[in-house]
Amino acid sequence: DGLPADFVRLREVDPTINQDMRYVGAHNFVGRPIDGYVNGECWLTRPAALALKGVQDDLRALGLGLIVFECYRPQRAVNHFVRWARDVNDIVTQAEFYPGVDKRDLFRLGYIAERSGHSRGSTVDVTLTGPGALPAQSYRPGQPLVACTAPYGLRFADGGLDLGTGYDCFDPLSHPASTEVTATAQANRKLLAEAMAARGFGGIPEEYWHFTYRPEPYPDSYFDVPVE
Ligand SMILES: C[C@@H](N)C(=O)N[C@H](C)C(=O)O
Ligand SMILES: [Zn+2]
Repeated sequence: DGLPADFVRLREVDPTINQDMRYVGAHNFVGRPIDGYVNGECWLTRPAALALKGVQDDLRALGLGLIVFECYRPQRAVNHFVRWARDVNDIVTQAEFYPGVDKRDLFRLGYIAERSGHSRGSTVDVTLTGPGALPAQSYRPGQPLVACTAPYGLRFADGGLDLGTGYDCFDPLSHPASTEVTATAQANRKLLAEAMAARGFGGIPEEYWHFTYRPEPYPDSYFDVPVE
């Protein structure tokens, strides 16, 4: 069976939202394509997609916009994360994605969930882009890794503005309330969180990029249909 009929492709609701779907490729904290992503399509419940379009419209009025990294996530992808985390000897991506945190603590500290809101279809990982953003680099497998906690001009450039750390940077510096990032990054985080909240999206204390739309159409369902 497929996803319920009220799941939509974000690009069909708003093609102006940039998409850089990280789990279909190798540039993510696992270092390889994740189970369940046949392609890099952003699927969301219709209410969440329409609300995200509203955020994009609001940001456009400020000369800004969104980049989406992750949307609906099949449970089999979450299971892949769990298997990866159990293999404590595989630390090939640590230098970029969790340079200051022990791999054994990533779930306990709230950076990855065994039952993820993403699997319910109304959760997104996003950042802000706009004038002044460094151009997006293209990722080459095997390229030297730079810590996601490094200054904006040194860490991997994803095309977004400076929000203090890179995407999926599992570190206390990624906590939205961190005062250890630059004033610019704190201001950009506030702008993103307020823009998302204005359209019904709430965040979490561990990751400035992770937001869930409420009321969720499927608050108790964890879907396991591949992303196609
Ligand atoms: C793995 C990261 N992108 C994320 O989404 N983390 C939250 C906590 C989740 O797994 O739901
Ligand atoms: Zn997330």
